Amino acid sequence: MDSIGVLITCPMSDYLEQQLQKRFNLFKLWTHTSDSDFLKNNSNSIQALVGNTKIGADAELIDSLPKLEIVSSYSVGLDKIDLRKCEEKGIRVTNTPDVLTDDVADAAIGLVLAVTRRVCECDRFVRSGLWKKCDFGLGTKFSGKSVGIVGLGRIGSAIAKRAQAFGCVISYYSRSEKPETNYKYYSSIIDLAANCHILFVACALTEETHHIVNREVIDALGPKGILINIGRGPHIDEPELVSALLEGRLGGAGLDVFENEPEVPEHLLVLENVVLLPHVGSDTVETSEAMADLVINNLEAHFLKKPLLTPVI
Ligand SMILES: O=CC(=O)O
Repeated sequence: MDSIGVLITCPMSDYLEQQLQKRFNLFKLWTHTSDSDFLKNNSNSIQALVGNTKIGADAELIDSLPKLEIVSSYSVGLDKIDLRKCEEKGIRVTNTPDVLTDDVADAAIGLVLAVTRRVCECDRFVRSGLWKKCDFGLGTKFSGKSVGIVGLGRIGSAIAKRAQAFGCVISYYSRSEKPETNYKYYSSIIDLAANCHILFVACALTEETHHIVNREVIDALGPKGILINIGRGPHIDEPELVSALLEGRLGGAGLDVFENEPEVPEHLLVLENVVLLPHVGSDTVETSEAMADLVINNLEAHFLKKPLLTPVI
């Protein structure tokens, strides 16, 4: 397979690059000073593309690669891939579901504990020496709280399972009710938000879920409510979130994702009731290797004309 040209769009994992390099003719887009010159000279050699949550495969990139057969995404989310364009052109698409579910759900629980028990604030308090001068104060209990989950797919279900172990009462919003669960279903996200303390956003980003958490949802969650987002930044209307936090209309937030990553609204940087992560939900050594293996196994299956492991298209 070493004559097959594979283009990787940006740095993702050293292991992935090494393994791709061993098997294919690997092109690294970011190592070339001009994308357009690179594509002019090499577009006919590229049959596969590996993208991620930062740089996927937009219509322009897809159109510039006439021999492209497959996009294998190093992510579960597909919002950075123009799926319509791929479908139109008969380009196969794969992603990395399942292998990252536990890590993302763990990160969601980590965020809610960090916000409710004020873990980062506590850490700053000890490091600054303030503990020698006064007591820290109280946090908020997480165990037993009512939890609402937006999107009860693989990750949403894994969050529910974990929250259940904390004695939380689970309810959810999704496009349709899931007959296989006993969790309470709300057909309106506003009703869900009004009836829970903690709202987790865990759905895929699509045109329908863009800004699914808007001012009305935030106000329904209320001044004691906590919003956790491990989905995508654009699920939340970020300026509305910031003003709700500044005005005390929302109790707190734990965010792994932002609307314009890596930009984070400045107001969030100074709020104590907010915990911010740099989009690392699935970033563990174990999972990044499993994701890389899945990317490679999908590429190999495609070029050996075998069934894809995790096909999207
Ligand atoms: O955000 C992470 C992913 O989509 O894999």
